[in-house]
Amino acid sequence: MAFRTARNLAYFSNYIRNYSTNGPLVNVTVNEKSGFATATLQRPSVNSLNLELLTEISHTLQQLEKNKCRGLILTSASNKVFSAGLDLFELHKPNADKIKQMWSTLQEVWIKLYGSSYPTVAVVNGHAPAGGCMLALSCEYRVMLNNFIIGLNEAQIGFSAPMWLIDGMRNTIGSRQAEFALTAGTLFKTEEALKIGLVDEVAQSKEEAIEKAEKFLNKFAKIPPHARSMTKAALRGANIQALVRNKDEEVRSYVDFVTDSQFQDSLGEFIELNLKQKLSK
Ligand SMILES: CC/C=C\C/C=C\CCCC/C=C/C(=O)SCCNC(=O)CCNC(=O)[C@H](O)C(C)(C)COP(=O)(O)OP(=O)(O)OC[C@H]1O[C@@H](n2cnc3c(N)ncnc32)[C@H](O)[C@@H]1OP(=O)(O)O
Repeated sequence: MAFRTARNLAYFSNYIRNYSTNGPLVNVTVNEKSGFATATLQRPSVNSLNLELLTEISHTLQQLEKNKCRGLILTSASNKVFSAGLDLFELHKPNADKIKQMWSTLQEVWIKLYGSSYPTVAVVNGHAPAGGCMLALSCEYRVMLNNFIIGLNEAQIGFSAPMWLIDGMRNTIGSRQAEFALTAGTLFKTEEALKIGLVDEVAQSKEEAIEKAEKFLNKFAKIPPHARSMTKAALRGANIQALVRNKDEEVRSYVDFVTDSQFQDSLGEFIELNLKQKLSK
């Protein structure tokens, strides 16, 4: 088992430190006492998910799995935005090869995070629309700070969330609430998200949120890790397998969908209406 000896722990911590120096978009630190890793997203200014950030998240998750991480806290370096979701500027008039890779890496991130063997908590210390909500949903527990928004607003932008993300929402808040939320593309304020179970706890500060996250992770201290991860796999495996089977087909439909002129027009309108930065004409 990982971290059985101080030497193992020291090795892992050094390894992670070395790794984090190579990853400017995701900073990883390990609490040497608890063995919990904190991965902090730090792509300025809103952690929008472009290919580079998604690739780094995916590599981080792979390394944590390989090193038998004891628990992960996923959070943001920004005190306003957890993640603004997919980088909308990179979806506008895109290079087909790049968005193909982007979608495939997004699927990998979901598979690795939703299916991780170790326990995971999102400390949602800022807004989390769309892909930001996706990252939070793929964790096992969510602690959110007050006065932010979270939800899957894809319908408002002009598309449907993919099946695996719908599954994640349904498994978290139930079918009825998921149908209401997804068809309207609702973004929930923190307190509303707590009421429907989209987040598990509310905190007043990041420090308090980290404490709550660690308390959740500590619940598993006496549970044999293999029993915990087998149970998680039994609960989440069917959804993950469904995506694995359909991965390539979904990438093809996504690229067709995003490169279509109708989608490009509605994305252009969404950006002009909702984002401060505008498109260059
Ligand atoms: C088979 C499948 C086929 C088809 C399916 C197709 C697609 C399914 C995709 C499903 C999965 C995920 C989808 C997504 O993630 S889409 C992204 C949706 N994101 C949003 O709607 C968020 C938009 N942003 C906001 O609402 C606000 O910016 C936010 C996050 C609440 C923060 O607000 P605020 O603090 O006021 O900050 P600003 O608005 O001033 O923004 C600061 C800065 O960031 C830029 N920005 C914001 N969001 C994005 C983004 N998503 N991408 C790129 N850039 C973003 C913004 O323009 C500002 O830039 P500036 O240069 O002015 O600083």
